Amino acid sequence: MFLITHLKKSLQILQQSSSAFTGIFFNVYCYIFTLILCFNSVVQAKQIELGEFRSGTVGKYIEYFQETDQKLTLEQAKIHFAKPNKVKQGNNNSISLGIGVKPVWMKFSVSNSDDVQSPYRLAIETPWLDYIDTWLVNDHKISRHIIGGDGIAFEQRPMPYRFYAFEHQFPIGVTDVYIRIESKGPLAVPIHFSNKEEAIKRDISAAYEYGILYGILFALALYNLVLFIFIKQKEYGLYSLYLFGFALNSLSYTGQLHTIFTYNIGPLFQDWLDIFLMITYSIAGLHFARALLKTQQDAPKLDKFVTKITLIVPLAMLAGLLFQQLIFSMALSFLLNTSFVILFIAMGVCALNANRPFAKIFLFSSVTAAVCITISTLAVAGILIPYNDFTFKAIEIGMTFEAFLLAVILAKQFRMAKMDKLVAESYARTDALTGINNRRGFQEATYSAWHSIARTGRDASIVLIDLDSFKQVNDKFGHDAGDTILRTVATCIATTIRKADITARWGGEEFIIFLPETPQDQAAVQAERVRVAIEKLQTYINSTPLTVTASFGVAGSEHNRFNNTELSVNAFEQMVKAADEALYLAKNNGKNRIIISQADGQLTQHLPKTH
Ligand SMILES: Nc1nc2c(ncn2[C@@H]2O[C@H](COP(=O)(O)OP(=O)(O)OP(=O)(O)O)[C@@H](O)[C@H]2O)c(=O)[nH]1
Repeated sequence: MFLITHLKKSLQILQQSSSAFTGIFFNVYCYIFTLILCFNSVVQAKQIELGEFRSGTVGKYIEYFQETDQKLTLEQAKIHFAKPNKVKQGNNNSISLGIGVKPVWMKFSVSNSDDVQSPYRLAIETPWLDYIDTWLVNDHKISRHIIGGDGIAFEQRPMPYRFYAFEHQFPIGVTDVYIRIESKGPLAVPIHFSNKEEAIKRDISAAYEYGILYGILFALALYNLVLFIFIKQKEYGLYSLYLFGFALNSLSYTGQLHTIFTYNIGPLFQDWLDIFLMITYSIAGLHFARALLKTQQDAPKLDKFVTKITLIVPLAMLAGLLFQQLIFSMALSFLLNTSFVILFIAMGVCALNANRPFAKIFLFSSVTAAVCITISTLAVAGILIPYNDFTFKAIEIGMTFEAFLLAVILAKQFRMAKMDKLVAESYARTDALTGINNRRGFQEATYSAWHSIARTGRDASIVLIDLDSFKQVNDKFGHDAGDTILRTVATCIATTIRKADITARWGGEEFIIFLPETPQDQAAVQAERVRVAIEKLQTYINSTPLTVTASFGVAGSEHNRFNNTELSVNAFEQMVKAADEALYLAKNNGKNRIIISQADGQLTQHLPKTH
C-alpha cells in the first residue's frame, strides 16, 4: 500500500516536471525505492541475541509504524504490531522519517539465552528528540517504563547524558522493547545498543574525538578573532564567526551544549537554538567567501543573491519564531544550509573563472565538505549510504578539513598582503626611472645615520650633482635618450660611491650623495671620483656613444663643526642649502667642476692633483 502511494506520488511529480533531468532523477529514485521496499517486505525482524551482540546499531532488528490520529497506549500499539501488514521493517542502522512527522512506535526483541550477566545500554543518539518512552516487556508484563527525551527536565532523565539512554540487566528469556518517540525536529532515530563496557569505551573515544575537533575549531576561531581585532580585515572576523558558529552548531546538534548549559530550558528552546546556530555559520561562511573571493566584482548577480538570501531567510525565520512556526523556520534553515554548500561551490567556480588566487584550493575544500555533508545527510536519511559512526561524523570531518584549508588560504593571503605592502613601500622609496632612492627613500635611509653622527660627534658631508646642459641632450637626441643617460649616470654614481655612502635622485637631472663619517675635504675627493666616472661614461644611443659631464657642490663638517656650530641633526638642511649654493657657483664657473662650501661660508673650487 505504502509502495503504491509512494510510486503514485513520484509519478505525479514526474508528470508535472518538464525537465529531462528531473525525469531521470525520479526514475532512478522510484527504482531504488522499489528495491528497498521489496527487500524490506521479505526480511523479517530478528531477535538480538545477547550472547552474540556486544555493540552496534539495532535499526535492522526493528519493526515500526507511525501513529495516524490519536496517541496510542502500549496495549493499542501491541495490537498494531501484531498485524504484519501494518508495520515496516527497519532496513538501515538508523530509522529516518522526516521533519515534523507523526510520533513513531518501534519494537525489537532481546533474547538472553546464555545468561549474559552484563548490563546493556540503549542510547538513542539523536539529542533533539523531545519525548521518548520505552517499555520493557517480559512475559506480557511491563518490567520497566523509561521516560526521557529533551522535553524532560535533566534530573528526571534516565541517565545524565546528552542522549536519551538507559542501562538494563536483561533477564534470561526474551524481552520485548517498545519505544514511542514524539518530536518536532527531524525524526532520525539511530539506536545504539551495547554492553556497559563497550558503551563506556565508546564514550571515552567520543570524548577524545570531540575534544580534538573542538580544540582545533576553537583555537582557529580565536586566532582569527585576534587577527581581526588587530588587523581589522573583515575576512578574519567572518572566518572566526564561521568557525565559532560551526563549533557551537555541532555542540548543539550533538547534544553537548544542551547537556552542559541549557539542559532545563525545554525542547522548544533547544530546537530554536539549533536552527539559529545552523544558519549563523552558513551566513558567516557565505559572507566570508564573498569577501575572500571578491565575488562582488567577479559575479555581481551571484553576490546579490547571496546577500539577499542571507538577509531574507533569517528574517523569515524570526517571523516564524514570532508566530511560533517551528517547522516553517526549520525548513528555512535546512534550505539555507543546503544552499550554503551549493553557493560555496558556485562562488568557487566564479572565482576560478576570474583567475582569483586561492580559487582552486577554495573549490577543492568546498567540494570535499559538500561530499561529506551529503554522506552524513544520506546516511541519516537512510538513502544509499549506510548509517555508522563514520558516515554520521563525515559532516564534521569534512567541515574541519574545509576550515583547515580556509585557514591555509587566509595565511597565504596574509603573506601576499605583506609582500604587496613591502613592494608598495619599496616603490614609494624608489625613483621609477633610475631605480635608486628618491627623496623620500633618501631621507629614510639617512635618518638613523645622521642621528648617530650628531650624537657621537663625527663628521658628515653632502654632495649635490647636476648634469651639465642636459636640456641640449634632450633637445638633440630626444627625451628617451635623456632618460637612458639619466639611468646610466645613476648606476655610475651608485657603483662609484663607497658602501656606506647613500645616493638618490634629488630632482630632474640632479643627484645627491650623503657621506657619513666624512669631513668635507674627503667628500670633495669622493666627488672628484664620481665626476671623473661620469665624464668617462659612454651611453650608446642608436649605436652612437654619448658623454655627459656634471657639476658638483660639496658641503660638509670639519672636526664635527659646520657653519661654526656643532654638527646637529638640523645641520642636514643647512648642508644641502650650502651644497646647492656651491653647485650654482660650479655651474657659473664653467660646469664640470666641484665647488666646496667652506666652514666660514666661503666657496672654493676643489682642484684635484690630476685636474
Ligand atoms: N629625459 C629627461 N629629461 C629630464 C628629466 N627631468 C628633467 N629633465 C630635463 O633636464 C633639463 C634640465 O634643463 P635645465 O634646468 O635648463 O638645465 P641644463 O640644460 O642641464 O643646464 P645646466 O643645468 O645649466 O647645465 C630639462 O630639459 C628637463 O626637461 C627626465 O626625467 N628625463
